[in-house]
Amino acid sequence: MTEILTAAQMRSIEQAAIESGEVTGLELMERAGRGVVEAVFEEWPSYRLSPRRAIVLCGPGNNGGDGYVVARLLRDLHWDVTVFSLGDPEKLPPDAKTNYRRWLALGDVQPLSERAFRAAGAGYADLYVDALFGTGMSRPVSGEAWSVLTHLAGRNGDDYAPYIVAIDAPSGLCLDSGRLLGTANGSYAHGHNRFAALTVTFDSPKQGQFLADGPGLCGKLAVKDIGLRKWRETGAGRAMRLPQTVLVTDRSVVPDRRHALSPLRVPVKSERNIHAGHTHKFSFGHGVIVSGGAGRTGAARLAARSALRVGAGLVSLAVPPDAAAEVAAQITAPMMRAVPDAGAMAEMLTDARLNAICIGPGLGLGPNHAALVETVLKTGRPTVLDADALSLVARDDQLRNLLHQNCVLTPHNGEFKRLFPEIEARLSTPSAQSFSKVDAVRAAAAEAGCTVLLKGRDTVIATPQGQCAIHAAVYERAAPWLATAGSGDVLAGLIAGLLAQGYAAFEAAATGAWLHVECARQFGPGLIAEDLPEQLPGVLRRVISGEAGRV
Ligand SMILES: NC(=O)C1=CN([C@@H]2O[C@H](COP(=O)(O)OP(=O)(O)OC[C@H]3O[C@@H](n4cnc5c(N)ncnc54)[C@H](OP(=O)(O)O)[C@@H]3O)[C@@H](O)[C@H]2O)[C@@H](O)CC1
Ligand SMILES: Nc1ncnc2c1ncn2[C@@H]1O[C@H](COP(=O)(O)OP(=O)(O)O)[C@@H](O)[C@H]1O
Ligand SMILES: [K+]
Repeated sequence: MTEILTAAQMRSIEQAAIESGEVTGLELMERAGRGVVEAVFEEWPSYRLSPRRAIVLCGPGNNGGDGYVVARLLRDLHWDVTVFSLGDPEKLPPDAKTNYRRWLALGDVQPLSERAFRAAGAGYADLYVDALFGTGMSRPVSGEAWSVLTHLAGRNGDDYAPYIVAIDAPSGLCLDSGRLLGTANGSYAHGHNRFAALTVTFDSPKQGQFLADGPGLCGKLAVKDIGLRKWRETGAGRAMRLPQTVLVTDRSVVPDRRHALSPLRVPVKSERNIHAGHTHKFSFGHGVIVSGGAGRTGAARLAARSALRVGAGLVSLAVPPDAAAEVAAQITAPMMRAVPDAGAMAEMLTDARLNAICIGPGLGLGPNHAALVETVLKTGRPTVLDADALSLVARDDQLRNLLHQNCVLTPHNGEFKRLFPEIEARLSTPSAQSFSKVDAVRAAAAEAGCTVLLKGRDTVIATPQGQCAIHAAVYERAAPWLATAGSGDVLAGLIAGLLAQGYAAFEAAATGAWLHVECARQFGPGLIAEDLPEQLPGVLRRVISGEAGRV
């Protein structure tokens, strides 16, 4: 399981390690610098073969300290290294100052300015090390740092990105929210979606490297161990730490005995389950997908097929009579039941074997649809609310009050804004820069009293208790072609299918998000929503054999 940290959590872990007396700040800084050099050689293997030229930009804090270590280590390898410093190096914090002094024995330091940077033959280096600001970045970048970063981001037409390694973050990126803090002049990388080729971070990934603009600006991400695991795992500094946020990765889905605390489980009809005595279709649950009327049934049909493919034993579509012919003509495996109104829905749900429900895709926004949502919520059964069901809940406090802990809300940004306008306002207010999507979804889940999954390239899932997971389709798991009409309906169906098999709400949402992207990756560009459920057999086969992620 990969924990993902805020900047404050990282600082508290580091502080606990240093206070324990088992490691010094200077040792940590040395390991960090070594980690960066190691990652550079892994990214650019040819740099190992012969010394090159590097320009290192060092900031006024410990991120700058890491930069001085990198400069020294490269010089030890006979590189030609030019170092610029922002601010007076004599005012650096102690460990950074020690490394500044060590560097001075090998070379000089020039004050950072755009003019000096360009005069130093800036265009002719093989590597640019951005060590200006990391976890301590506290306000928008301005002055000479802004000018140089803007230049590096390509304002003058140069393309530095393929040669930039950022330590912890492209400087100016908020490691909590993933936003690039802007200034009156705008953010320095405005209009650019890449700043560095590689970002090297320590111990664990940070939220901002997965949320919002972070992944694009970071380029690639390398996480280097600097020996802090013990303090992280024992919850050092917990007092100031929020509940854990985990990154949904292949490892959290594939069974792995070493990760007993993994929040996710292997789907579904594996031999293990069958040996455990689950041999009948009802052992895998019976999902109900509520369909919209004639001409709007496609969304529910997609969800139904996804729920079945992910392993629900049975799936029934609850269909208004006017749409029955349309649905019947287009389905085979899912069953269908005519449900004219809320009374008929209540009647259908008296069957206790119908153990998970999906309502909202293609539903409609009329009073009869609100009554259907009300009926479903009153059963207390595990339920995915998506699309129109979310809009209905957003405008009706009575419905909202019926939400319960077995519900999963799956809004996109627009639906989230309708449901949680105040939280969304904080998220989109530039002044609340460190208020992140993680904070927003946690707050939303607490307010709604159920699991909330806020969709996007960076999908965030949280429970009212504060449990949180980020599932980001970025870096090696990017799947931009998933942004296609109907793909949200598939996600809702996947989650419902997992709920039917007994997954808890949070597990179902996180596993559903992972499978959704895995299906998109397996298919590749050209994907349309119908293709997604058809990828599930291959994806599940790899999950069950423990080979997931090797697309
Ligand atoms: N944590 C760990 O485990 C380890 C951490 N390590 C490294 O330390 C880094 C964290 O170091 P850090 O705390 O000193 O913060 P850092 O990012 O250098 O910035 C603080 C300085 O920048 C200044 N400043 C901020 N924003 C500014 C702005 N916009 N414009 C101008 N100035 C601005 C700020 O000034 P102040 O806000 O105090 O006025 C302060 O002087 C971390 O990213 C990693 O690289 C590793 O060595 C070992 C393990
Ligand atoms: N760039 C992206 N990379 C990966 N997934 C994405 C990206 N953009 C959107 N998605 C996913 O695509 C789905 C779109 O769902 P939604 O907005 O409900 O659309 P629709 O209503 O058309 O189905 C969500 O699961 C979302 O997380
Ligand atoms: K940096």
